[in-house]
Amino acid sequence: MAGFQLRRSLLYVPGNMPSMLQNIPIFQCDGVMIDLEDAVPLSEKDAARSLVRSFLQTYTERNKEVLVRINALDTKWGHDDLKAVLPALPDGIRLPKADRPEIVETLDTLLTEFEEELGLEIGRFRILPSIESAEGVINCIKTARSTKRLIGLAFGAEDYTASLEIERTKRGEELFAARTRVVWACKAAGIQAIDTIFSDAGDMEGLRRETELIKTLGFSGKSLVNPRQIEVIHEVFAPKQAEVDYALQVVEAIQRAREMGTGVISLGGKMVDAPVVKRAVRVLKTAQAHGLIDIELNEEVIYGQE
Ligand SMILES: CC(=O)SCCNC(=O)CCNC(=O)[C@H](O)C(C)(C)COP(=O)(O)OP(=O)(O)OC[C@H]1O[C@@H](n2cnc3c(N)ncnc32)[C@H](O)[C@@H]1OP(=O)(O)O
Ligand SMILES: O=C([O-])CC(=O)C(=O)O
Ligand SMILES: [Mg+2]
Repeated sequence: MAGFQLRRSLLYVPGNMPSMLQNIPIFQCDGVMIDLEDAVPLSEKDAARSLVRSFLQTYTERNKEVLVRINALDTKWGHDDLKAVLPALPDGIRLPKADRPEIVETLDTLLTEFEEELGLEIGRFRILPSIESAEGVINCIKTARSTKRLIGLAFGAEDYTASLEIERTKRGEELFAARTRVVWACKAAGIQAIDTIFSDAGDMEGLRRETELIKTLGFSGKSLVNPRQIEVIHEVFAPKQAEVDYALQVVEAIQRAREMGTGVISLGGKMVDAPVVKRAVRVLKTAQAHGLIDIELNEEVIYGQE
């Protein structure tokens, strides 16, 4: 069964903080995003760039996905950020303020040039653009299809609410429409949707509620600001035993239905048909990616394809 890469937890680590960078290998998150943008004061932009490059050069036993958030390409730091960090081989670039698809296309072209220069496979460096303004949300459907390098789209609610001239609340009503549009853009393009940070690193219940909400909406994971947030995120994204058991029953039931020559069957009084089966397969793949089950699932048989 084809798997997929878990991206539940992508932790920002400020690029100007050696004590934080050095702990990257021991964090249990799925990925890190070493930040050269808003976590780094203007006076430290140059020093942080060198520090991040040196750190990446020593972090050779990579045990998680490593992205670097560069400064936007229309700032005076963006190009220098790329030049400094790409030879140290991050997996990809988190591109802030991706308001228009052309911004991502420009980065795509630059990455190709760097790959040619460094003798790397074209497409090696991935991109995770941040949708964090009204303009970004309006254009995200095209942005999600702007290059094959995309891991997904990330939503950035701090800058988004600033662009809307509103306050961000913990209930998040003000984010609902934008989050939904980002998820649509990603699902239609076959890429992952990554939700924004929850900035109150002391409020674990608030973090749990927000993570449950965004999981329901279709996000694959969240950006994080603090390592203490990782465990809660992973708990919320882990499929529950009851969900896995039900998914296994659905897959068995549909196979019985096919043997009987029908595409619909009742399971405990509830209808099981093709969309129910698709969702069950998704639960089983997720459980597999979490190491909760180890089974062979033949999707051709499950979906009844010839
Ligand atoms: C809107 C945006 O752009 S968000 C992205 C940019 N922002 C960031 O990257 C912020 C990163 N996070 C942080 O700076 C901090 O976690 C804060 C400010 C959110 C909270 O600060 P604190 O409450 O002081 O953190 P806390 O007390 O939990 O720190 C505990 C330990 O974890 C470390 N730590 C905290 N956050 C991080 C992190 N993101 N990465 C690595 N280590 C971290 C601290 O250095 C500290 O280590 P120590 O015990 O060895 O001294
Ligand atoms: O990626 C994030 O969630 C953090 C960020 O830059 C924003 O919210 O503006
Ligand atoms: Mg931002």
